[in-house]
Amino acid sequence: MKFLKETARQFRSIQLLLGLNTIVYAAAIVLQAYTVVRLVHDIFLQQVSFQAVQPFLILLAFALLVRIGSQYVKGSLGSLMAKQAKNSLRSEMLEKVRQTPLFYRQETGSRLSTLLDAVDETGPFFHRYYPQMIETTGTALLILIVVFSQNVISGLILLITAPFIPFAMAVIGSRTEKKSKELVSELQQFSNTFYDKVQGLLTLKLFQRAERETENVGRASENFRDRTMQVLKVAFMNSFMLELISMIGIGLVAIEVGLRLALFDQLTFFTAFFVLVLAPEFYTQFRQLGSAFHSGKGSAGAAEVIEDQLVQPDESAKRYESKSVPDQAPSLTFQSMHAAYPSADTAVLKDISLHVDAEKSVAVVGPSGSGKSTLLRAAAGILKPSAGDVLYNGVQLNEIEESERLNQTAFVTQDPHIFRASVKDNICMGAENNVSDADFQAVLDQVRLTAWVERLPQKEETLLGEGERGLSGGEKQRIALARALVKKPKLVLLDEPGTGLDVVTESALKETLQKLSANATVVTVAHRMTTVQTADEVVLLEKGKTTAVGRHEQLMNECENYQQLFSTKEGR
Ligand SMILES: Nc1ncnc2c1ncn2[C@@H]1O[C@H](COP(=O)(O)OP(=O)(O)OP(=O)(O)O)[C@@H](O)[C@H]1O
Repeated sequence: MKFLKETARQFRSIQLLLGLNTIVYAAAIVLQAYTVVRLVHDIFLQQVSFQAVQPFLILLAFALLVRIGSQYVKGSLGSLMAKQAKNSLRSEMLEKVRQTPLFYRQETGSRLSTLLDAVDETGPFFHRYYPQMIETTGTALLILIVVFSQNVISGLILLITAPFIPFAMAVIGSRTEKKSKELVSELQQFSNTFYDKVQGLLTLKLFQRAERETENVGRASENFRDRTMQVLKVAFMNSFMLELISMIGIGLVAIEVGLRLALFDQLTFFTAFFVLVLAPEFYTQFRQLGSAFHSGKGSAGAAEVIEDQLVQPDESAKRYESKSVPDQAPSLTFQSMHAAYPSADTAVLKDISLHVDAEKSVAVVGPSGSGKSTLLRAAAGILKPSAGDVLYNGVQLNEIEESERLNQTAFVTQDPHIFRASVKDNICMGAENNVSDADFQAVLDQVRLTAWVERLPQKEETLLGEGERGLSGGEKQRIALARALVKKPKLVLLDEPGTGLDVVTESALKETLQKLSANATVVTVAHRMTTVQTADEVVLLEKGKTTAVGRHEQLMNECENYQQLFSTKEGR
């Protein structure tokens, strides 16, 4: 809960108001107890007239109103603190995500779940537990002082029994925290599964798997419900323990004042009754704290997940020193680099040592699954090497200011994402500055999209993406190439589509590569003969290792595997 308490400390003024509200609330409780006792004493024992007790009736009504009012104020202040705390946690997390090097990205589903659900889970700490903790501390202290002033033995009973309550709360609470942390990670897994299924809904439908997957999602949600019930079971146990301790405490006070009043005549009726009315109020405070504590512990489990995410990038980015990059095409060096995907045990790339000079173009070829796209991901800094390094202009990737490096890099993947935005926005998102109409038109010409755009209902303002106009594979590829062109990159990482390029896209690709190669360092995963023929150097990748490096003609003469690879591609 330390992390949540530190977050709550940011809201000093709300804390101050909660403190003042507690003083008012505690005074109202004592006033209410006093007036009730006074009324009973005066009416039943002293038999005074109605007029004489009227001021006490008014005081009682006043105390009740203040009590209700301060509960309302406590609720409002708690909600305000929860709202502000959640906002602050979310913006802190978004800022961290923004700053986190691409190496340390998480899956979208679990990130969304932390950002939305886990942050929401912290709410009860701020709107219930924290205000209740302030209220219980203040009110219990005032009641204790008043009871001690009236009857020391009753005060001692309260003082001795009270610590059992936090003790029971701590024992049960530690179980709650563990269980609710498990609950949050279960929710994250559930979110990943759900996100994945929603994305692949059409495929599931086409393969008639929708129903079966619905059952799987249903099963996962039932598991989640079972976990929730386990947490609730601990909550019921918590309430039961607190009830028991309170009852024993109140019973002890009742026996003590009863004996001293009736048998030993050591107390007046007024004192005995006053103490007896205050004792339940004392324990009620702890009971309320107990149930709020349970919610608070639930929040603490979620907070650990958030804290992990907020702290983890800081630790992993120790070497992230944000060096600037010069405004020129970089050289790219792989130094004994190994790379593996987090979900797989074995390395996909093994001991890659390769140097690409600035403004040179390298084509990477190899059989399917040899690790060509993985090499591009490592070069783009999306996949962290498990050993060795990738140097950008001689500097390790994670020592460079990422935003500057990415500004210089264009990474064209085989399956580019088209956003729900206009054609123009989808293309110009690649550029750092505004793209002039003339430049935009030139880029459209270059990637052979001019005629296509002309035919669209709203020309370049036509919306594309999810729920809007669909695109062919070739059109998608050409939009991705246009994105790279408007960016005027210094490093181009291009994953050529393996097969099925239409003639128009093929020529757009060829020209784009020529244009980009003029001022940039280019690494292409090549499938086409023209790309390897024009590359300054070709790298053959087999089973994650570089097995041959040289110019195309040289490799065709010297390397049998290379010949085999290209004998089938002749003429493409
Ligand atoms: N996210 C991932 N998690 C685990 N393994 C992966 C992941 N992505 C790719 N792989 C595995 O890494 C290996 C290399 O994949 P990669 O995509 O780099 O091959 P490739 O040479 O580009 O293949 P292709 O020419 O067919 O595109 C493959 O065995 C693939 O199954």
